[in-house]
Amino acid sequence: MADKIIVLNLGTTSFKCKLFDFARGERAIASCAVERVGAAAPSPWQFKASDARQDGLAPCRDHAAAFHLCIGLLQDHGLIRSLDDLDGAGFKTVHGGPISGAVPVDDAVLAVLDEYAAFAPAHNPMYAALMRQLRAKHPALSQVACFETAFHAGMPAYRATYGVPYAWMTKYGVRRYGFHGASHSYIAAKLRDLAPDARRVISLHLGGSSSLCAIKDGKSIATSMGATPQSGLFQNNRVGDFDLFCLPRLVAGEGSLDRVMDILASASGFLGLSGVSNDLRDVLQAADAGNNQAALAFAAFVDNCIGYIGMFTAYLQGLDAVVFTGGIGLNCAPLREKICQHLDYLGVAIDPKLTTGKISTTNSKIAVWCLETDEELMVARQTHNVLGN
Ligand SMILES: Nc1ncnc2c1ncn2[C@@H]1O[C@H](COP(=O)(O)OP(=O)(O)O)[C@@H](O)[C@H]1O
Ligand SMILES: CC(=O)OP(=O)(O)O
Ligand SMILES: [Mg+2]
Repeated sequence: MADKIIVLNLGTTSFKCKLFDFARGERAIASCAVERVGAAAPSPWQFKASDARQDGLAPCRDHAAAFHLCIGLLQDHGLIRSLDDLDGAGFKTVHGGPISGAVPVDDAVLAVLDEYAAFAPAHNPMYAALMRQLRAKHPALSQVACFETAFHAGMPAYRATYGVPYAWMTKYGVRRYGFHGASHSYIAAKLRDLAPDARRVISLHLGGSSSLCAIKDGKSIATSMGATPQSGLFQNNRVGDFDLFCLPRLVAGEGSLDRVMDILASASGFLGLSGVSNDLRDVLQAADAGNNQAALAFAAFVDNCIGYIGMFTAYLQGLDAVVFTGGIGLNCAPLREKICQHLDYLGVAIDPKLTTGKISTTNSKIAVWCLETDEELMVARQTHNVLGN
């Protein structure tokens, strides 16, 4: 039996890892989360196990440093001696082009991560680097890549296409894939337990990267991210939806296409618009202190969410429930309030005193939930299955 599994979730602003022992059930036996990875200041981290909880600050300029910090904490607490003690490592991988779902990591998977790095520059390279590093140091550790695009694979073909030459779909893989599948599928399943009558659901996974998903009867029928996770809503430092015909003028002004692409992929989103930070907490603090650019960034993000909710309500032909999750969705009450105030036209009303679970009032026509996601559990289950259990 391959029961001891570590799950590695390399988020654009965070690093999360959970340790599972399926012989003892599906509950993670330990978790470690590092925030603000890549920031100049030390990153806050939190470690939890059944009998321990510890918080701290550590320099984590990249995901490799965050990974070492978490492995060190698991060792300090006596939960692992080495990664060689484990049966498998599951990765919450992002863009596998034609490969989706959970597959053992082999040369073909590493090659596809490299091939699609241009589509997911903030994600694929760091996953491929960690997989290669673990392969070299722990060759006996089975690695499984869980590509999140699988959850959206059933969306109608007409919703997954762009108005481009048809041949580009097969030649270059240009179509809507959608991401955050681990989170949206967890929310879909959780809501089926909590509210089985809610057949038409919009899940807002808002965090370092953000996407919305329209879920009908537990399945994704639409999502805001497209061919790449730079699309849909704008992200912490990445562009979101954008008018491509600005490019020639931008290239002329900034000097090269590489430079423009780099700015769109790392100095845009909340960071570029606000001029303050890629972290919404800092943006809101600046807005409260009177920074107009920061206030505009927040208002634009809220407005984007409202627009997608309207579009997805049309796709779903009505709406039974809205779920907020992800670092922003779960923790940012002002954002939930602004969005829900606007949804008054649908009969949405939330109780501002409520911050977790069902946050709508009893007379709200649509239920609104604020739920913690568990992407690592979804990846752990898939990894456990792939490893032959
Ligand atoms: N109280 C809060 N208000 C606004 N944003 C918050 C709050 N707490 C956390 N966040 C945001 O959540 C983000 C992290 O969310 P997470 O889903 O873990 O992202 P990722 O997986 O992309 O790294 C951070 O960028 C931070 O800005
Ligand atoms: C697309 C995705 O998974 O983004 P993030 O890792 O930032 O949550
Ligand atoms: Mg994430």
